[in-house]
Amino acid sequence: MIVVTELTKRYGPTPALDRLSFEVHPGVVTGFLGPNGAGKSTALRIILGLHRPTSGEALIGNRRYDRIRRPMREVGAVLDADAAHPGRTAFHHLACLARSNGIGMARVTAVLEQVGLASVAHKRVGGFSLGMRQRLGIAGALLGDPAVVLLDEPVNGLDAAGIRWIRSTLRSLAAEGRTVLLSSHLMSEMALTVDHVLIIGRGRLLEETSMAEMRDRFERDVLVRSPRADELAPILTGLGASVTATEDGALVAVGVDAPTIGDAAAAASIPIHGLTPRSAPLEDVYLEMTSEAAEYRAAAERVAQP
Ligand SMILES: Nc1ncnc2c1ncn2[C@@H]1O[C@H](COP(=O)(O)OP(=O)(O)OP(=O)(O)O)[C@@H](O)[C@H]1O
Repeated sequence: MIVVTELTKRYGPTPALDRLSFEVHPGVVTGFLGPNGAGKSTALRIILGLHRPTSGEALIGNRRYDRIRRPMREVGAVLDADAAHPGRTAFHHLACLARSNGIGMARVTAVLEQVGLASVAHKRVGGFSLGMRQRLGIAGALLGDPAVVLLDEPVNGLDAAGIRWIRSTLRSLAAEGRTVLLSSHLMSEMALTVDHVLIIGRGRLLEETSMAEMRDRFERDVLVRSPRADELAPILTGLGASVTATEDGALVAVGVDAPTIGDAAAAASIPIHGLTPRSAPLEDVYLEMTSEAAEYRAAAERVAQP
């Protein structure tokens, strides 16, 4: 579990993190989402003891990172897919990491197998694709069999197969009871990958919710198809819905949910051929939530670079 409390980080006059607090729980995949410059990398770096906060604290399993005696055994992280030296082989890279952290060579073979790189274990990293380098980064993070896994933008630049692989890997890590946190600036990348989402902007927590709740909350309307739509429309209006008809004769109801529409139609013996709750695209919702933060950051950058 990760507990971040009132974390503030100042590099200059504008705080990169502004009293940011959140918790990341084991057993679910949590997304850390925010526009460029929101403070995601800064927060991850503080959690990993790479930066000192101006104030506040970040704890992993009740301890600050620098108090953990064998960090790789407690937390695995991928901050940069290109952390491995291109001249080394995948095996050599992981073996060096294992040796310097007191981890046995059996784990090197095991993680290479786990991430699907066993067949290229003795090839140089310089010849690896981005997807392979991401897999190698994840192998490194898993070397110490840690309870907490942190990944900064793991999906960035990957093809569909790579994204699918990351998704299923993160799901199984969470299913094993680990705490999994990954960052992204795109809701579209997160929507299918994470169970829970923390949305930040300008270094502050804007929203914390489950993906399911996020979808429910932004349910927009219900598309209703019925051969007796003209009879159904006034019934729905009577329930307080605002109803419009589409060109092909369907009804679009706002302000009433699908089960209520189904029950009302059944009570009036009106057949229903289709009942589709429709949500605002999550990407739009997210952009709206973070637009102020993104605009603010863009304006600050314009001032900084006239
Ligand atoms: N070492 C640093 N020195 C000065 N300013 C920094 C430093 N690191 C980050 N910042 C600033 O802090 C803010 C937050 O940056 P950060 O990289 O944490 O955001 P991010 O959410 O990870 O963004 P991105 O998606 O672009 O990686 C930005 O305004 C950035 O310019």
